[in-house]
Amino acid sequence: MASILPASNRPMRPDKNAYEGKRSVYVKNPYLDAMDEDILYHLDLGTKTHNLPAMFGDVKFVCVGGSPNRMKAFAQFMHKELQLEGDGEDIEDICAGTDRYCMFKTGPVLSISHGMGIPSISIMLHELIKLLHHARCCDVTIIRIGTSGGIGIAPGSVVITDTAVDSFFKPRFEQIVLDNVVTRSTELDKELAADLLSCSREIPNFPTLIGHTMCTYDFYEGQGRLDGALCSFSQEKKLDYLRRAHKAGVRNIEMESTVFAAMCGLCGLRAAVVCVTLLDRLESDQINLSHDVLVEYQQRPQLLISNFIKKQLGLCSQM
Ligand SMILES: O=P(O)(O)O[C@H]1O[C@H](CO)[C@@H](O)[C@H]1O
Ligand SMILES: O=c1cc[nH]c(=O)[nH]1
Repeated sequence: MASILPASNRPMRPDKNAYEGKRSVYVKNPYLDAMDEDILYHLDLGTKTHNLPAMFGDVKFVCVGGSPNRMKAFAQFMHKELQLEGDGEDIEDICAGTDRYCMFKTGPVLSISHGMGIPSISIMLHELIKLLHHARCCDVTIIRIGTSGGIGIAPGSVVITDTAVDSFFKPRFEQIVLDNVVTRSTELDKELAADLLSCSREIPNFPTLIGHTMCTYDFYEGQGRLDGALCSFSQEKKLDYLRRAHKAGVRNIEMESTVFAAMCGLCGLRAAVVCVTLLDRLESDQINLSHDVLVEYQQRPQLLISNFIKKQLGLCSQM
C-alpha cells in the first residue's frame, strides 16, 4: 500500500500555541487564486454572488454533525445560550437553495450538517474550508458533534477523540487521488481535547472520556454488525474484532472522523470530534433507545460544546 505524504500535504501548524496569535484557514490548492469566481455548489454560495467576508468573517466556531435537524437545534440552542437578540426560532438556513446540506449562523458560531459518511462530509469540508478562507476567518475551532457506537463503555457516554483511526486501527486517512493512494494523518488537537474533557467535568452526571475513534465506510458490515442485509462473519469473529479494537484504544465507532481530522489538520483548523455513544457494541448491534432517550443523548455533545464556546468567549464565570 502506498504511503505518501508529500511536503505540500503536511499539516500546516503555523502557530506554536494554537490559543495565541492569529491562525488563518489555509487552502492548499495553487489553482484557487487564479479563479475569477469560486462557486461553492453544494452550499449554494459563491465569491461573486455573496459577500463572504461580511457574511462569515466573524466566525470563530464551526460545529458539524450528520443531521440537518440536529444542527438546526444546536444553532437555536447556541442562540439562547449566547443570549443573542430574539428567540432564534426563526433562524434561517443559509444553504436553503440546496437540499444537500444546511447551515445556520448565530453570532460567531456556524452550525452545518454533513450527511452520513466520508464522501458526504468530505465534499462539505472542501466547500466549508474554502468559504472560511474566502471570508478571511482566523482562529477557527471546528468540532464534529455526532453519535457513535461505543465499545466497552456505557451508552450515553461522550467520547472526545484523541486520534481517529481507520478499520485497521491505524491513525490514517487514505484518499484516492487520481490513481494514487494518498495517506494523511488523522491526529486531532490534543490540547483542545483536554480542554473539552476538563469542561465536561463541570457538568453533573456527564460521563465523558478521551479515546480513539474508529471511522468506517459502512454502518453494518463495516462496523462488524450482524444485523445488516449482508453479513459474512460469525458472532465470534465480530466480538474478536471489536475486542481487538478496544485493546488498540478504540472507544467508539462512527463514519466521518478520519477525513474530518485529516482535512482540518491540513488546513490549519483546530479540530475536535465529540460523539455520544448510543449503545455498547460488545452487547448489541441494534439501536433500540426510545425517542426521548435518543434526543437526550444527542444533546450531550451539544451541551458540552455550548459550555466550551461560552467559556472561550468569556461568557462563563468558571474559566
Ligand atoms: O450522528 P452523526 O453525526 O450522523 O454520525 C454518525 O451517525 C451516522 C450513522 O447512523 C454516521 O454518519 C455516523 O458517523
Ligand atoms: O453504532 C453506531 C451508532 C451511531 N453511528 C455509527 O456510526 N455507529
